[in-house]
Amino acid sequence: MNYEIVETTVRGPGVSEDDWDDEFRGCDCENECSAANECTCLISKLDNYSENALFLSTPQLLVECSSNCACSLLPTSCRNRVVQNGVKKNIEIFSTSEKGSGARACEPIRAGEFVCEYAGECIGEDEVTRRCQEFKDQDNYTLTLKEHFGERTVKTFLDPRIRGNIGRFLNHSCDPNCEVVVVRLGKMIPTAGIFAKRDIQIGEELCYDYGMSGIEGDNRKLCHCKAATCRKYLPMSATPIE
Ligand SMILES: C[S@@+](CC[C@H](N)C(=O)[O-])C[C@H]1O[C@@H](n2cnc3c(N)ncnc32)[C@H](O)[C@@H]1O
Repeated sequence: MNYEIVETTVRGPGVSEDDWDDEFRGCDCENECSAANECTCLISKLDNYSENALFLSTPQLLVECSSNCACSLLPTSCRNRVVQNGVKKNIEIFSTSEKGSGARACEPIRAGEFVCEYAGECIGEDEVTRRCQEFKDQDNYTLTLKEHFGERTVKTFLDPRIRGNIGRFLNHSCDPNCEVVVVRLGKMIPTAGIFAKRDIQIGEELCYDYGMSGIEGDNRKLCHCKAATCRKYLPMSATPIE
């Protein structure tokens, strides 16, 4: 469990400074940033978050307001900042019986509440492949965000193995209580926010679905999520960058 703690995603090997620094323009809102007030950061013209910061599903890009926005001078009027405010819920790391370490709730979490970022290094394809070789007998931490823009699929790789936060301890479940949401914190390069999919009780393990498996067969790790709908194996991609 030797890793450096970072509060948010950082630029890692294989991601250029230019790509990393590419930012959205920012809004000119003088009043609350909301769809009703036509905040330009709300790309889909729908609110990303409710007035009490609950995630509302968004069909396109979820862009939070940033230091480029006029509202950064009036931060209390901006309700379009959740992931960037960091972890607010009390969650802890614990030892599970069959999945290594995990994370669990120390207080109730409501459906739609932000749990934590999946913070880590944003790395390039070659580095994903290299790390996969180097750490091949160990837990896998790389989260691949896949976004579809027309015919084009853009992948972003987040790896909290070396630098990360508590998000790296969330295990997989085939019937999860959390979900990963692709969020842009004013930058073109996305980050991953983990939100509660349903109400979560104190002591419940926090899990999300690692995704569909790219390969079939028995040559995969067994899933120990114990859900009634368990798919038996942990999702596994055909290649490290799938
Ligand atoms: C992102 S890490 C999660 C934290 C990890 N358990 C630890 O101790 O650091 C992913 C790894 O956890 C284990 N894991 C996660 N969910 C699991 C599950 N449902 N069943 C079995 N192992 C699981 C697998 O070894 C997987 O490669």
